[in-house]
Amino acid sequence: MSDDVGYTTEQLMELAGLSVSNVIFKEYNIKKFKKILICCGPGNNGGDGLVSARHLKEFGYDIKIIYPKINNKLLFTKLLKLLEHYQIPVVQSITQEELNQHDLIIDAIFGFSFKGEPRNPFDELIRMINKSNKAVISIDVPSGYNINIGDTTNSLYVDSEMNISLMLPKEGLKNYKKKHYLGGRFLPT
Ligand SMILES: NC(=O)C1=CN([C@@H]2O[C@H](COP(=O)(O)OP(=O)(O)OC[C@H]3O[C@@H](n4cnc5c(N)ncnc54)[C@H](OP(=O)(O)O)[C@@H]3O)[C@@H](O)[C@H]2O)[C@@H](O)CC1
Ligand SMILES: [K+]
Repeated sequence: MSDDVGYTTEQLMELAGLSVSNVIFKEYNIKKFKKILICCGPGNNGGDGLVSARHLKEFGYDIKIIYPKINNKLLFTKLLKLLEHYQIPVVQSITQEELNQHDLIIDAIFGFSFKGEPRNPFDELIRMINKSNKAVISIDVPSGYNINIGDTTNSLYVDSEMNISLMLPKEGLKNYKKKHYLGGRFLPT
């Protein structure tokens, strides 16, 4: 999709992460929601989370990343290197107690390429997020949602209070009733 108009994935991901960060800054007062945990999956949705981390840190939030399955493509290696410079901690596992210490959780686990039911270790992470009783927001789609038909087929998905769709809301969010932003309208229509 991006290649058709001349954008690179890297450029779109940067715009996506910045859009997400702008929405969070607007919606979640930094004094009340200082500590943010970003949960990143193995694909580009996780990449959006890695980018958001930098921008949110620039806005003044304290950021930690949980990234259980590292993507070895160059794009992700570069994003992780940047995070080192920003001194943003990246861990590969987390306990419920550690997760609960955050004020806001960002779900960047799966986006539009998710299929089936969430597999290990993401199933457990999603359960922990849902158990936390913290504010949770999803990037592009609540992870675990069936992207075409919504949450009706999966028993396990991130029960977030807000979704930030990127570029276009996906079909599966047609009946989404919670707070819903459209971020990153970065392709000409
Ligand atoms: N192109 C664009 O316009 C832009 C797209 N952007 C962003 O990219 C997102 C789409 O990214 P994406 O295509 O990389 O896939 P994504 O949804 O992150 O996940 C795929 C990964 O999940 C895994 N996986 C799948 N099912 C699984 C399961 N049941 N249980 C466990 N794992 C499972 C799968 O692993 P595999 O099945 O291959 O082993 C693969 O590694 C999109 O939603 C938006 O946020 C923006 O960055 C900028 C502009
Ligand atoms: K997501």
